[in-house]
Amino acid sequence: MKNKLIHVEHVSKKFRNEVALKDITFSVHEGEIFGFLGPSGSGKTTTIKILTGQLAQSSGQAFVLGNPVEQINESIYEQLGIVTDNSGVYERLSVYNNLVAFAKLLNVEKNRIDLLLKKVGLYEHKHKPASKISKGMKQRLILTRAMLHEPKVLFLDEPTSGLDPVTTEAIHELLVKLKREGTAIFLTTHNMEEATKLCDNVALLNDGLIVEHDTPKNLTLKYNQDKRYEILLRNEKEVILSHTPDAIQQINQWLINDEILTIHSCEPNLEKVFLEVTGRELV
Ligand SMILES: Nc1ncnc2c1ncn2[C@@H]1O[C@H](COP(=O)(O)OP(=O)(O)OP(=O)(O)O)[C@@H](O)[C@H]1O
Repeated sequence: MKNKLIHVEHVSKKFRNEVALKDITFSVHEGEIFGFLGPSGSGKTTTIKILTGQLAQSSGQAFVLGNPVEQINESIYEQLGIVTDNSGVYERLSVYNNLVAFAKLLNVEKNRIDLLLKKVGLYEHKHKPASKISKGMKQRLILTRAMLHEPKVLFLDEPTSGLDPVTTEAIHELLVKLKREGTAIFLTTHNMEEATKLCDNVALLNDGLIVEHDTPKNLTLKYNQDKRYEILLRNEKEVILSHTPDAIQQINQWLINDEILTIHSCEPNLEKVFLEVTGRELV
């Protein structure tokens, strides 16, 4: 059984007039990418803040690397990587020196810096001051810094929002590599395609409540009530058929006659699942 690197049990968080998290429970194991999905204001950042010791929960218990979050200290921080909106960089230092400063603190070999810079497409910008790089580049720099020391647990708040598809793909590759090496990755995203592709498990969060929690595949199958098939025939006709005895007979006949060019089942994507569970869009 893999180790639970994050464990959250019945955690609630109340701000003065508002309940931001309502009795949430989940775990993230080593080598797992866990997606925490919810619309704006649903409690994603609050959860990351609690798990990184920046905010105290009102009730319940949470553990990171086996330690209660109330006891997170420097030695635990060294095993975490955190990317959030307020992760800053040294504006006056170059991209490269930002990473050197961090590498020194955490005893990381310098040659890993160039390797990662190449991966995230920042290598040719390494001598630019951080104050002069674009927002997307800064985001990549922050992400690189969070991955530099191969943390055991990585918290990523919307890591690829606003990035181009090529960089997004490069970052996904890096995340999968870290996962294979055993890192537990806690990822918040609005991007359902990203979640489906990367996450082993996802929790859907609505108004501070986890309304679903499973693998992306199980969720899309669970909400695939009206089974349908999208078929392209040799005569270039496209048809969508529901899963009825008549339709199955028809499909069989087409298969026997070799009349089908393509056939796809039409499960809902995570976005549709979210809409069905909560009645609201994931924006
Ligand atoms: N410091 C605070 N004081 C009072 N209310 C807060 C505070 N921080 C968050 N909240 C409230 O808690 C709820 C959850 O906020 P949170 O930032 O966790 O949402 P989120 O899911 O991360 O949203 P987004 O996707 O927009 O970043 C919101 O209603 C927010 O207004």
